[in-house]
Amino acid sequence: MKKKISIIGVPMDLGQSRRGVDMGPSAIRYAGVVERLEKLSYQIHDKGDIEIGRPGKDEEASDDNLKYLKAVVKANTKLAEAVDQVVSAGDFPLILGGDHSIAIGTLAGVSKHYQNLGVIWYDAHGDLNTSETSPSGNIHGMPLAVSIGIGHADLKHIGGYSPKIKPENIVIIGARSLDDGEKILIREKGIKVFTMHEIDRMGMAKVMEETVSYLKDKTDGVHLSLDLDGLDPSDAPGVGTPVLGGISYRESHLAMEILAEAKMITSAEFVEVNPIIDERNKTATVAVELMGSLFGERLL
Ligand SMILES: NC(=[NH2+])NCCC[C@H](N)C(=O)O
Ligand SMILES: [Mn+2]
Ligand SMILES: [Mn+2]
Repeated sequence: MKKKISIIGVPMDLGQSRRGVDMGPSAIRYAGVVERLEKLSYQIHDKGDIEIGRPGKDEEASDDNLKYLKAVVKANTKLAEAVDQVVSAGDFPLILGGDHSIAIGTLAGVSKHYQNLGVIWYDAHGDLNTSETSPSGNIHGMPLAVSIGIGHADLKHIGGYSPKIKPENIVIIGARSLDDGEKILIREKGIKVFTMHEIDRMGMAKVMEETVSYLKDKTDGVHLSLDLDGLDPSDAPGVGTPVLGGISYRESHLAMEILAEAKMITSAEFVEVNPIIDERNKTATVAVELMGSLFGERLL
């Protein structure tokens, strides 16, 4: 991994229905992300937050079952540019969310720098919905579909190109809540998924080893998109769409440590931290601890 990390906050919560994840970047900074990574002898450049602003009246409309479409497109367009600059400068982009719709902008900014970007989607959900399959109209349930070129044109063309990612370069880890349309897409596109069933059965070590060997030869960079709701709600209560039976705190550390050993991750984002429903900033603190492991922290 590179020795220089640029942090970008995305204080946006319009991709989902519960207010509060817009405060995620503050909570994660407050939990000490900069200090934690500096201790690991990285040079940290906190570039501050993308400006989001309040959504205008016209941006609230969700004609196409796409809530706040215009506002989400606007924010992600800015994010894509900022991330693009970070990668061009040779720094490691670390994005703090914000709801998971911001992965659209992150991937738009990162993927143009790679021939074959891999994506590890650590999440209770597939985020593979479209406006037709989404039960909620929330765009945070759609970013992975958008990134493989499926979804509303305004979302797909953020960054000026589509698709960003090949389905065979994706690994979803921790899935336990998939909508019918998402299941169809996973089968149709042959997306690799380790559900909680596989994690329980094989153990996290094996799941991560298989993930690493699956992506190693065919990718020239790998983005980690970590939705805190991938973890069990008892370890990460401050998320808007919690699902019981998730990945434990310890398994998550192990996963990050195996990724650190593999020296494979070239960009990362930590999303869906909602301080309003959190318990004394627990979820943001877990996020920072996992970043520690991802960037090479060890006890001895
Ligand atoms: N990034 C997330 N937390 N996504 C949750 C998505 C939930 C549900 N599948 C939906 O489309 O509304
Ligand atoms: Mn999720
Ligand atoms: Mn998600």
